[in-house]
Amino acid sequence: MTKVLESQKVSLKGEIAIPGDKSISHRAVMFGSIAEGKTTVHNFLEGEDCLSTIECFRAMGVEINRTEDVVEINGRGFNGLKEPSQLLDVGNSGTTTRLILGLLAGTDFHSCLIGDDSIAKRPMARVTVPLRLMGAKIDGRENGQYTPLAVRGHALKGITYESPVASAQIKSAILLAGINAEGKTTVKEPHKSRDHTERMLGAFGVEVESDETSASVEGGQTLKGTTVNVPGDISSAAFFLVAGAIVPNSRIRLQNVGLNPTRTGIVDVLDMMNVKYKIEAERVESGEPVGDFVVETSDIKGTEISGDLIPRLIDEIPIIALLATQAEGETIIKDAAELRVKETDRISTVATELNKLGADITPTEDGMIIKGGTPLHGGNIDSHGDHRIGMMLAVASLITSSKVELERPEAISVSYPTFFEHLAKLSR
Ligand SMILES: O=C(O)C1=C[C@@H](OP(=O)(O)O)[C@@H](O)[C@H](O)C1
Ligand SMILES: C=C(OP(=O)(O)O)C(=O)O
Repeated sequence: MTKVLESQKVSLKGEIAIPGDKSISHRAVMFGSIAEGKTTVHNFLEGEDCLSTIECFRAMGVEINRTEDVVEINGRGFNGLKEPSQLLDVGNSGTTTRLILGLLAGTDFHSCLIGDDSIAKRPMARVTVPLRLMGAKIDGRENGQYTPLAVRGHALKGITYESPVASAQIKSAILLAGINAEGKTTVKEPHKSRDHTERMLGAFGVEVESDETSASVEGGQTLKGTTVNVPGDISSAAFFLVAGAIVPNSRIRLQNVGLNPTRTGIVDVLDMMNVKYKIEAERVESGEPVGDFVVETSDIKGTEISGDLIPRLIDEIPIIALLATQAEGETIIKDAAELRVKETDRISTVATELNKLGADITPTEDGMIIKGGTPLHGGNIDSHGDHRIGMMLAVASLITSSKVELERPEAISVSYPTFFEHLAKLSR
């Protein structure tokens, strides 16, 4: 599919409610499925990735009912999961693949995970290696490095694992396996990654010990069903935060945005780059801080983004790169080699596609150097099947001098199915 995005010459005004957080929606379904009793999830993200998670648990016999953005899960406990008679299809979702592996490892049955062409290229040894240290029997392409992956459920024992990368998917897979293992499981990481697993396990009645760079659980704990109110996804809000800052004469309000400090690296960058914004109506919902953003057209400045800021904004780097093309001065992004193993190699896809529109981005091994102040022109560009690249390019089209043709815009439904509706609502 190709979507023609006319050079809009619009300003952005008005307000939208940001859809539910993808990381939290996945976890609510997973934890509800292994909990005892009913779990109700409000403001569930109806993105394709989260729907893949629902289908995987349905295939393991869990009753899950969905009416618009409310999901009800009738959990029968971890031992209530049944051996699936079909392949578990994770679609495009790395979070589904890695977190589910942690659960499947400790079952008493056989299961097989498969996903799309992008998932087949994403590294899985980062979870199969530590899970095997716990006793897991996992096999797969290239000795368990890539999907399809087959799991023969097995008794697990707790470990202390030092992860070489700051990754919430690695941490969560090990902690979820740890709940069903004998003894204590601890995960240490070089920088703190998002802590939704730790927070939500607490809400489901599991004791988790955590500090700046480690988290531990004792095995043998039971989850109890609960109610989860999913905050809006700051990673989705990021596209409109940048759109509001770069489109002339704009002022928009983004309601209900999650402000978990392990996710607010983008807010630090708004400050560093001189973006005019306010956070209002701050509150806490289901153990997660939430607020509304007001953002307006700004005189942006280049900056340097590196170190422990990276895991706090990893999914926002494509849209931050677009912001940097409109800044005064250069922006340097480093320590972000993880971008190379996302849905696409995001260092390469960001640079290739934005440079087609007139940006000046030099990819480096672990990031990029973005020359600011480059006006953008029209052209034919491609999401490469990556939702975040697709949305970043659609925001870029708001400031191009002529029309943009975007290939594979359908990828956007992975995390933000109402993205184009929201963009139309704000465009004046
Ligand atoms: O745990 C999660 O929900 C996620 C963790 C991050 O991945 P890594 O754990 O690979 O850094 C992030 O990029 C992904 O979109 C969602
Ligand atoms: C990397 C992402 O997700 P996942 O790892 O779940 O595919 C993302 O949403 O940008």
